[in-house]
Amino acid sequence: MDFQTLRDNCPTWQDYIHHEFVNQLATGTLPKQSFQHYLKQDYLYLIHYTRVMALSVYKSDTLAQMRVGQAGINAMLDLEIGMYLEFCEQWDIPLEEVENTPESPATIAYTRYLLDAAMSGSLIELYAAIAPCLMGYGEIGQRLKAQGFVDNNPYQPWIDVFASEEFQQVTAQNEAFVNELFAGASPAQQPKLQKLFNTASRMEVNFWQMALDLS
Ligand SMILES: Cc1ncc(C[n+]2csc(CCO)c2C)c(N)n1
Repeated sequence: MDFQTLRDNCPTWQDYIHHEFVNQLATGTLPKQSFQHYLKQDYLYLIHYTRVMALSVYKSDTLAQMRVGQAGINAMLDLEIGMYLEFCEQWDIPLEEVENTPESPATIAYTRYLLDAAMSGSLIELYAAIAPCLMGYGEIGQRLKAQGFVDNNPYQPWIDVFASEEFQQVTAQNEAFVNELFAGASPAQQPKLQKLFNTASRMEVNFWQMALDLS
């Protein structure tokens, strides 16, 4: 079992990577309110994602696995969440509004699904659930770069983060790590891993849709 197999057998992977939100982001035609809604909800998402990373340390069998979780927690708390707060500021969302934003149903569904997978399952199951999150944005960044950027896109700074060489390297490292883990899965475990991956991928589609619909 590896990431590529899970991806290729996931019925909603293409809907996630090629979602209308992503297409409008790439052409710069996305309404500002949709991007603002996305930023606020993603800030909330990243906080729960950090809690999932903390559970990955708890579920680890080796120090090496614990350190991967530790690095994930550090990256979220020292960099990623701060970067989202900076985007919020640049997109005219006052900090008070970010911090007081109620969670959308799609955010609750996705984050609590990940937390349940993390709490009730093994480390392999936890990573099967977060693999669409871990690898999907890298694929989106790569895709947008390959198709060529448009001029004067207000969303270019966000795109640049995920299309950057640095982020592509992090994604490749993440893929190598999950593949090492998934290689230890028994054939009997595979349907469960695919189910976790498919559900999380479906939740990613709903997350983009939430931002488009302002729901
Ligand atoms: C809904 C949603 N899904 C995935 C990501 C991307 N992402 C979140 S944490 C993380 C690992 C550290 O970079 C990555 C790639 C996001 N921001 N929001």
